[in-house]
Amino acid sequence: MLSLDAPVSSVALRKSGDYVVTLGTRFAALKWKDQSVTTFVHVDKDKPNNRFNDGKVDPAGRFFAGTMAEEIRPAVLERHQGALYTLFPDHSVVKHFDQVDISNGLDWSLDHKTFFYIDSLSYSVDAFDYDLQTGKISNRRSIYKLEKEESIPDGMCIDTEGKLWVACYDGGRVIRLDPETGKRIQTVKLPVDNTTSCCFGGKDYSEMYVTSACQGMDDESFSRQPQAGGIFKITGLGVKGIPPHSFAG
Ligand SMILES: O=C(O)[C@H](O)[C@@H](O)[C@H](O)[C@H](O)CO
Ligand SMILES: [Zn+2]
Repeated sequence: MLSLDAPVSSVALRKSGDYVVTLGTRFAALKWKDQSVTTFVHVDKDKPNNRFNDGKVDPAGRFFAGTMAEEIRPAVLERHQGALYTLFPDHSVVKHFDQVDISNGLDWSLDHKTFFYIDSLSYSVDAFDYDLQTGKISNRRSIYKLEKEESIPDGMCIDTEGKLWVACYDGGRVIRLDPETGKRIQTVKLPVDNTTSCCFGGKDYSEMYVTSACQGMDDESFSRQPQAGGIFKITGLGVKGIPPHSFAG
């Protein structure tokens, strides 16, 4: 076990072995064997109430992650405090944009020409044109607006058919979206309301893992949803995920 002085909001593999993490408002290298954490870069230095949230490595080995203000309670926070960043393999950092509420799920299309992104409180899944050569994003547009019962979009991943899976916080489900048509094509409900993220794993990435939260729940709702805070495995979906990319720095 390794105890750290700030919340770890995302973890990615590193080509050289070990991991890169977002920790508080820092991008850092984590060496499990040495039990060490080394900061690459500190972001949002003028915003002491901020922290990183979700992050993922792009197909060229760059680490994307976004920030948010610390929540007063789930989904309640000072708005527009977050930003989306990239940590490049040379350990430089670029801010893509700010004014983010809750920087959340992200992934890339299978042809690497589109970047998908969720700012949770926009209740939207957005797409950008993606330049894999430079890591630049442009031409933001919404590809799906969540329906009322789907509540808040949170974590996201892509499958081998190029369809997006989005965990719905307070919606108790993951939904599968077709980014081409902007339509929802599948809903899988879970026995907890606060589903937070999803990814594929297991044999050939044929199983889906879904995380959930129990933060902010009172005794009554916890007794109704005793599995809140657990991680679920969904089998038999009939669709697979893709292996994660490793940070190239
Ligand atoms: O996991 C996250 O993305 C955030 O850290 C959480 O705070 C919740 O998911 C959020 O409240 C729902 O939008
Ligand atoms: Zn999230």
